[in-house]
This record gives sequence, structure tokens and C-alpha cells, in this order.
Amino acid sequence: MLFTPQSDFGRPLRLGTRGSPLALAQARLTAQALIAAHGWSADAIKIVTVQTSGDRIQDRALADIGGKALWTKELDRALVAGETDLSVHSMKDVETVRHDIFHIAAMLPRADPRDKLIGASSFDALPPNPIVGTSSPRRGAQVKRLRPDATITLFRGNVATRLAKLAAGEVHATLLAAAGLDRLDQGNVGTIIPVDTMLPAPSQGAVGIEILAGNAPVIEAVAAINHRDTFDTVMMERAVLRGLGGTCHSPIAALALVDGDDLMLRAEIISPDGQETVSENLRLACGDLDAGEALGRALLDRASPALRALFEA
Ligand SMILES: NCc1[nH]cc(CCC(=O)O)c1CC(=O)O
Repeated sequence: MLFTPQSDFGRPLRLGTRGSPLALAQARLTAQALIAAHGWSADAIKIVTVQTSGDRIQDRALADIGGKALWTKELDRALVAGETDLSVHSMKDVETVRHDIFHIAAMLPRADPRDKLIGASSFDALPPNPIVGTSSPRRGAQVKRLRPDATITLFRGNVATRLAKLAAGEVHATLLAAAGLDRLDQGNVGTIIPVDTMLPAPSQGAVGIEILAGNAPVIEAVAAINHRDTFDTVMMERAVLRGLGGTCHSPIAALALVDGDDLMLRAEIISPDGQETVSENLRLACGDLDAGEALGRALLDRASPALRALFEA
């Protein structure tokens, strides 16, 4: 062969991504994986950056301005308009119920799903009445459970912005996903929080690739890089979310781990003041998403009316 095929499509595949440094790092990982799996040349994939409303609006909590769709809407539009062939997302930011024209074709190997505490070596080491910056209802509730004296303050922006706000002394501490820090080569920042202390968000640390459901050739090409265990565990965590009918207002944590042929699934919902936690632990068969949804519903059944109300639209 005198040439390397550029891609199997006679043209570069256009990969849509948000433009944040983390999103771009994840897009590059995806492009590299596809190129390696298929022996394509380096220019077989063209990265197309799309600004999302989530990137544009920085002064309000995501939950208050339209939820997770704000991370995907513009990328979805580009896919539908045929301007891109695939979208790369942090699975944590992808709505639980997607329109069926979109197909999650693959996930990359999951990074560390845990959260990190930045600004203090532990929750105990924080000063009295600490101010903790986060706009995640889950993290806020979990912090209040550990430190009822804490004040939670709205904290948005990309990883670098948040670290800058912390450095400027706006808060005593903040929380970030270890995955994002690792993928930005900032794995030295912060202290890992064990999952027993802070169960992560469903899908945290996972990168997924979405394609139009009708686009079989691209779906097939992308399926080649799917990481099976990540796909199975993240789909199970998303099933819990479906069962709960949660939104980004809802403090929900869930983590599934592969255990032989089964999954070990853990999930909890927490009241915003941290005073009420309802949790479940379950071993279940890998593809049994109905059992995952049932676990979500079981959590709600055991919750107080006030906590349950956070899950009603
Ligand atoms: N909501 C923002 C977001 N979406 C995905 C990540 C991190 C990477 C991941 O969890 O996959 C982050 C930042 C954070 O929570 O620290």
C-alpha cells in the first residue's frame, strides 16, 4: 500500500465537541482511539468545536437555566444538521432520556469516578463554618451531611475558572471530579474522596459518543472503540436516574462496578441539608436495566415527602 486510508468514509469524520479544555482533551482521546482502532491516518478525524449554552451562561446554576440539555443542545443540532458525524460528551452531562434519533454508540474506558476535595486535606480539616463552592445539588448535600456547619455557595465555570476562584479566596474549598483533573494533567490537584464518604454522580468519569441512530456505518466504526465494562456500568447508573425521574435539581449519587458477570450497584438520594439519606446496595445482572430502574423507584418509596418532592417535575 502506498497510502494509508484517511478514514473508511472517503473524507474526514467530523467530531463535534464543546470547546472547554476538558471537552477538547476528551475529543482528542476519542479521535486517537478511533484512529488507532482502524489504522486511519491522523487527519481522518476533524474536531469541530461547538459552543453550548452551558458554556455561555456562567452566572447561574445549571439546574436553574434548563438543565443538562444546555450541554448537548447545540451539539445535537450540529449532528441533525449534518455538520458533524459524531458528538463526544461527558456522560454525566447527557440527559437521561434522549430523543430516539440519537444513539450512544460507545464509551471510552472510564477514568477515576471519584470526587476530589480541593482547598483542604479532608472535610475535618476545614475551618468552622466553612464556605464550600459547588453548584451540584449532590455535592452540596453530601458536604452538608459531613459538615452541617458548611455554607454552600454557587460555583460554576470550567475547571481552571473554579481553581482560580478558590485560589482567590472566594471559598475555603471546592469539589471536582478526579476524572476531569486527570484528563487535564492536573491529577496532583486536590485529595481523592473515598466513595464511602462521597458517592459520585451517575456516569462521572465516563466519555460517550453519540451518533444519529440512522447512521449505521459511523455507528459501526465507533462501536469498535467501545469499552464494555464502562458502557454496562454507566448504562446501569443511568437506569437508576430513569427510575428516579431525577433532574439536575435532584441530589442523586450512583456507582456501578463490574463484579464477575454481575454488577454491584450503589445509589443514594440526599436531602439538600444533608439530614436525610436513602441508599441501596444491590448485586444485579449486567444488562438488567429494569432492576436498576426499580432500585431508583425503591429509593423514592423510602424517602420522606420533602425529599420525594425534589424528584417531581
Ligand atoms: N458538570 C461538569 C462536568 N462534567 C464532567 C465533569 C468532569 C468529568 C467527568 O465527570 O467525566 C465536570 C466537572 C466536574 O464535575 O468536576
